[in-house]
Amino acid sequence: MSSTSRRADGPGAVSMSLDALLHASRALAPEARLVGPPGSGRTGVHGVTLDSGDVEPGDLFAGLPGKLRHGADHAGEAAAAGAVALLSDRSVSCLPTLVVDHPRRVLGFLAARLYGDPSRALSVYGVTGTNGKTSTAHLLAAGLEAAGHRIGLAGSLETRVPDRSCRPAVRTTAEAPAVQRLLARTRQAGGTDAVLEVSSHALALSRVDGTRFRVAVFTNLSPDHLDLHGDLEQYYAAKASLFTPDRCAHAVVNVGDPHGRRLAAETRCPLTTFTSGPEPADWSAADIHADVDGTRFRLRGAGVDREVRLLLLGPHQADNVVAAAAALAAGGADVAAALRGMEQLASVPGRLERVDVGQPFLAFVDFAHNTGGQHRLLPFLRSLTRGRVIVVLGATGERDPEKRAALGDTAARDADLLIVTDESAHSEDPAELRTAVADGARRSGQAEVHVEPDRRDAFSLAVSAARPGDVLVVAGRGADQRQTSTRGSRPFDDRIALRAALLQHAAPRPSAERPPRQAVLDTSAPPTRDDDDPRPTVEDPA
Ligand SMILES: CC(=O)N[C@H]1[C@@H](OP(=O)(O)OP(=O)(O)OC[C@H]2O[C@@H](n3ccc(=O)[nH]c3=O)[C@H](O)[C@@H]2O)O[C@H](CO)[C@@H](O)[C@@H]1O[C@H](C)C(=O)N[C@@H](C)C(=O)N[C@H](CCC(=O)O)C(=O)O
Ligand SMILES: Nc1ncnc2c1ncn2[C@@H]1O[C@H](COP(=O)(O)OP(=O)(O)OP(=O)(O)O)[C@@H](O)[C@H]1O
Repeated sequence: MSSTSRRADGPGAVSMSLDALLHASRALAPEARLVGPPGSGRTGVHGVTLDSGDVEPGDLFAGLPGKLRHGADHAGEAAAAGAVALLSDRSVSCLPTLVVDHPRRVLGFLAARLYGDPSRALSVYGVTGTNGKTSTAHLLAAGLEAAGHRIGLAGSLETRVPDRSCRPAVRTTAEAPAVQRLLARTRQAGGTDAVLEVSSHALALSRVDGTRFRVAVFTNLSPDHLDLHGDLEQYYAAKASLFTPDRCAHAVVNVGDPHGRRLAAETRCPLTTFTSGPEPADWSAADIHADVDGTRFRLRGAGVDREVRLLLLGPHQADNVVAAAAALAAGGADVAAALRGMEQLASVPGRLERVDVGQPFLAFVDFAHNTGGQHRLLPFLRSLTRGRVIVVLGATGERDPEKRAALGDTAARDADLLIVTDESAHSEDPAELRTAVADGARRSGQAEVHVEPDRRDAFSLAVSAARPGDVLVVAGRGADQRQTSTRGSRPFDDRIALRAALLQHAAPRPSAERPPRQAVLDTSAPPTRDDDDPRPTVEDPA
């Protein structure tokens, strides 16, 4: 491939003939056959993609059956863009085709071969679980870099290779060709390690097939993504599929989580356990103190017994640090140096990120978008105030209809005031999403519930309602950059919009002539706590 590659994550492929790819496919798919004119087997392949819009000359185009369409229907466009062959479950006349029954199951391995099996030349850390993947991955990255490693990183927030600027991620785990290209680029840039967030979608859709993990980490499991998996058992099975000896050399599992205990009992990989609870484990976090200035706890594990002081907020970050430390120990890294790097990590974007313009209450943006995340987030916020907990939330369209009411219900049980607003409804009717969340919230009968469709107005409403000493959180979107609905897609960063609302409605003003608040809710009641002391330090509430 040329150095003018359009792909932002660039070159790195080796050249293979179709015959060699056919041979490699048969190890996984004995039924594999090549359909095409005589001599097709000698065609040289230099790269692979599954998107006709991404084809570069010399590529193998994987035409996959999808939910909406069949990729093979785009083979003509792929050929016009320079694809030299098709991988699919059906043959086409315009390209020699490597025909297999389940092309996704072969794609990752072929991509790995085409990019030189990069995971075998790196220490690859994979992180899976419902919550904590991004935080743990960023802690691992900070730790590895502090210990002198050169790393690649791919997850929900960003993709990066050593010495190159970051790119925003498209999704948590990219499709297999992009995963292999990232690993190849990391290796090419002299990288030693890579950290990958591994979503359950990725496991169900074979996106990390062909990747050999030095260490795989399981954080926790709670209901999410059941639209894809069907039920919790299938969701667990997707996660557990990472922890097999053919995929990972070492499993690092949270035995403080019920599904983690099951996984620890079931995996056949060499195992390291961790917990922030009372269970016996190889690594543990104890005496967790979390407040608005940071999180400290006692970390104990192989050869380590020391206090950790994090800048990151929330007791759940202790779980993520102990996970990262256990993984680094399993991977042979210098844990002491890595911990110093983790302690310096100032924030993970959109994860309990504080927004402060001098207002007399605490305000945060967080990415809790399932009940598991809410169960860790909201008790912590409650611990920060003797005033009220105000939550702004919504539900994303085209995802998990069943979790919408549950999100409202859980938030209403732990909050005092809930403002339900729009997130990205995508093709769905935003009013139906709001109704589902608000109905769930009202069912619990606990918090005061308001519905404000416009997201900016919802922020203003929440800020206007906040009294000194309260805690306000905008939960569910974290650092997402866009809001998408049938009316289009607009840039929307919760952190910027919340700051604007705070500046408009709650920032201290130099003049005594502070304009009256545009209060839509009743803010006349006196604060329920001592304003001078809004943020007590508490024990881990989780
Ligand atoms: C459920 C899911 O993950 N679906 C993925 C799947 O879609 P699909 O099978 O329905 O594809 P399709 O649109 O019918 O198209 C079929 C094939 O034709 C190809 N095609 C299509 C059109 C065209 O012009 N040319 C072309 O080649 C497509 O690349 C695809 O290979 O294959 C597509 C091609 O790669 C993915 O883009 C798509 O991810 C969608 C966009 C998605 O949103 N996935 C999310 C839910 C996701 O993966 N999330 C996880 C977890 C997030 C979390 O933890 O919260 C993630 O890892 O990000
Ligand atoms: N270890 C943990 N246990 C429970 N909840 C957590 C944990 N870590 C983070 N959270 C909560 O989950 C939210 C998402 O965290 P993070 O982005 O690290 O997880 P994730 O698994 O990458 O999520 P996603 O897959 O949706 O990107 C956080 O904002 C926080 O509310």
